[in-house]
Amino acid sequence: MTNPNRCSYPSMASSLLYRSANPVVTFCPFISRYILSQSSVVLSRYKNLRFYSATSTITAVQRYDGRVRASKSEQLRSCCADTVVIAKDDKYGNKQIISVTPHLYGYMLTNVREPEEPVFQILRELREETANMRGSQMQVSPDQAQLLAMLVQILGAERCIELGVYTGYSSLAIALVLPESGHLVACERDAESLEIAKKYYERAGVSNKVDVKHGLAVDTLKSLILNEEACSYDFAFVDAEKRMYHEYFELLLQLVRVGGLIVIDNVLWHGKVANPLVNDPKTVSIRNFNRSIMEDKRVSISMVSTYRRWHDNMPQKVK
Ligand SMILES: C[S@@+](CC[C@H](N)C(=O)[O-])C[C@H]1O[C@@H](n2cnc3c(N)ncnc32)[C@H](O)[C@@H]1O
Repeated sequence: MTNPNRCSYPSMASSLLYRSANPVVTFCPFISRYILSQSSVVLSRYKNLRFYSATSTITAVQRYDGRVRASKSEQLRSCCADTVVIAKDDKYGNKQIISVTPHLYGYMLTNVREPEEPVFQILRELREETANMRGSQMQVSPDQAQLLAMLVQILGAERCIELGVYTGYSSLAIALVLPESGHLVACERDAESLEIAKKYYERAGVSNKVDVKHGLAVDTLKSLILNEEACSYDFAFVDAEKRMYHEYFELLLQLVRVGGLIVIDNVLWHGKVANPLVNDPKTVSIRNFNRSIMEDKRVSISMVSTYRRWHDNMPQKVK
């Protein structure tokens, strides 16, 4: 299983990503398969290319960051003949920041392919089945799932790990784009939600690619290492216990090959990390984790803001 060579030098994937990602395409109608919905910059000064993701909005950061000027005005923008998008513009120094309002987010969701492509309709069905379940707000949003799937494709990933499966939305999105030989280790401690996830892997015809691990994510990662699977994974998505991020990260650094990607969810934690008045254990833990990653010379990092409050706002927009 383990290929020691994979640990010793940067892979082609890392340099390709570096070259094409500086900055990454925001929206490019000419590249039909690979469209990034958020801009990001990937620095590749180091051997390991790691990707570092956030899911809160820039708006939240602005609110708490003293350096940001107050909101200037609400602007009404007509972006095409029959679509009106209201964007709330703010300034950060001389840079303009466009916050993602529900209207703008609704527009973004119209650019998610979940409803159109038959292979992805199963994702919509899963989302709809779990919409009223306890914890459904934890599910990644359709645009985030699309981004994850695309990163897996860009990387040419075959071996992936997900920590925090819930009912399987993000893992299903990943499994659907893995090749037939692909392998996704899906870690979740809650047996009940895992049953739903398994049902959908089955229905989508991807259960042969998904290795479900019921239990604590840390235990699974340690057992993979003991099983001599170090450096054999291409991609990891972390969406489990927030206070364990540092430990997950250290274990994943052993499991993911050089040039692989580790995507970590919720690093802005609803904007709380930027508010010095918020010091609950999860916020402090994520804040400390962000700081340590920033100083960690073993990895290249990029913090990306993606919007996720779609559950409350407009699920009907993606139907
Ligand atoms: C944010 S949800 C994951 C959402 C999922 N990625 C999706 O898109 O549907 C977090 C999940 O992590 C699980 N979890 C929390 N702590 C965990 C741990 N220590 N080990 C394994 N799973 C854990 C929770 O039970 C929950 O289902």
